[in-house]
Amino acid sequence: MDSTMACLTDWMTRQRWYGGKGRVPQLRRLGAWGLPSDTEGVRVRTLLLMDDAARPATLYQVPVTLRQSLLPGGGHRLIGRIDSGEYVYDGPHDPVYARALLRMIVGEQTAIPDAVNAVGHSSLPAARADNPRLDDASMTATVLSGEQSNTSIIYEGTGDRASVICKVFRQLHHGENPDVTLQTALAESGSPHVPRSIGHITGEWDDVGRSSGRASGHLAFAQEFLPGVQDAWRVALDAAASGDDFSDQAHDLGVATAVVHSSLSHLFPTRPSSPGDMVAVTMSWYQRLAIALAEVPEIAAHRSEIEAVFEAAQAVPWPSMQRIHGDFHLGQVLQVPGRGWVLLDFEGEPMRPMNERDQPDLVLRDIAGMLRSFDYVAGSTKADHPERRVSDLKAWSHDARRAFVDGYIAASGNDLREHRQLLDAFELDKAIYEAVYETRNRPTWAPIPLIAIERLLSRGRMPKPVEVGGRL
Ligand SMILES: Nc1ncnc2c1ncn2[C@@H]1O[C@H](COP(=O)(O)OP(=O)(O)O)[C@@H](O)[C@H]1O
Ligand SMILES: O=P(O)(O)O[C@H]1O[C@H](CO)[C@@H](O[C@H]2O[C@H](CO)[C@@H](O)[C@H](O)[C@H]2O)[C@H](O)[C@H]1O
Repeated sequence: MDSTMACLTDWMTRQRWYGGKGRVPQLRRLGAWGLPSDTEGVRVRTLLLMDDAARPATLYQVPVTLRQSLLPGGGHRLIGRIDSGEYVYDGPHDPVYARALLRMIVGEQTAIPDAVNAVGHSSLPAARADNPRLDDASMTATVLSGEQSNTSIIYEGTGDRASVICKVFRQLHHGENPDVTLQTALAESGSPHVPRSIGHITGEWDDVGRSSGRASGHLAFAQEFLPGVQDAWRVALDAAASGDDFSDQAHDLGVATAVVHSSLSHLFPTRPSSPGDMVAVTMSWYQRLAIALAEVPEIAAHRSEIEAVFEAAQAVPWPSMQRIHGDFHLGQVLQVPGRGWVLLDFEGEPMRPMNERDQPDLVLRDIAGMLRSFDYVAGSTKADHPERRVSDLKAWSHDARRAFVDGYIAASGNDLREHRQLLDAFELDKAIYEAVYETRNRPTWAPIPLIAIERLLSRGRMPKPVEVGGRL
């Protein structure tokens, strides 16, 4: 192993975006792409590293800078020192990388290839494609902190300079990333419910599993940054903690969700559900259940009951298929004054194969995701504020869930209550996904979906949270 790979192996296990928590990565370098640096003694490279220790093997995008001398103030972002004597830094935290990345998108540059090709694409009107106010060297670049699957850099300037957020996708997959295609199409159609698109990067790399020997996909996505706003998760947590009713906001969120679904149904193809669609969706439920059975011991006791819910859902008529958000929860929505709810992150669930995520799906998946999120607010509030009464939190979650569904039905005319069994199955499937997600990433949160699974099975109906073992 060369010295770069050696220092990355240890460092990657500590990164939030590394999917194989508790496992030592087995890294294989597929190639890299380089960008021109505006600073002497600093090289900018993005490595594509296959982790063969994962099942299935997972491809990661790892931007680094290689510096001949230390980055002032960058101590905690230093990954290591390699045989050439250069210091390797976590790219997004190095201003030289951040500037090069935005310049590539806005200027539609082609990267320096090393078995990987990468090209920038701007979504800005031609007259603004070389707008110096966007990639101006005086913009500050800050990496967004927190619980993200990807790494986002926020660029802020002074005066009338636009603020931009650029997301670097960490796990790469062959195929179009819906985060880019759906949000860009919605923004270009004039939807107020998504941020404006600035541009993106596409790439191509070796893939022996494909007949062409090459795979291609999106590497990064830049969009308008909405400063000083809160996401719905934070707004809802504050409301639940202080006992404030959230019904009006949840109702408006239901309306916004219906409007976005309607826009997506006009911008992308729709089709009636076919027997093949039913097989594909239910197979993915059983596959996720199999993963959960292997990774989350508590699920085993519920296996036959879970399968019964999935079977019941296959016996009822299915509504038509269309493009959806795919990983809808309160953390994916911003409350923007004067504009209402703005939806983000149309990437779909990061643990789901991309070839499933870029297909038409049932809107019920998004509804179920948001219903689960209201339950998460109640579960997390109980954990953070043990003094809050369980019955109050149950009522808070119940009211928010009902208002969200009512708002959706009012705006869409789609009576979700007619699809109750299917919606129950999607909610159960989402809770199973979450049990795996939390076990891998935030084990102390695993009880939230696990308790929900018990509740969904014991009641078979939602939205009616019940107390299990003194917790929500
Ligand atoms: N356009 C934006 N304006 C303001 N904040 C944003 C914007 N895009 C993302 N964010 C913030 O970044 C967080 C993570 O973004 P998201 O797209 O969900 O990333 P990930 O795919 O890594 O989960 C969001 O919850 C939100 O707080
Ligand atoms: O990283 P993403 O935003 O793409 O989504 C993943 O991480 C989410 C957690 O940050 C996870 O969502 C779960 O936790 C939320 C609270 O933090 C809660 O509101 C959601 O209902 C719950 O699913 C999401 O499932 C995962 O894909």
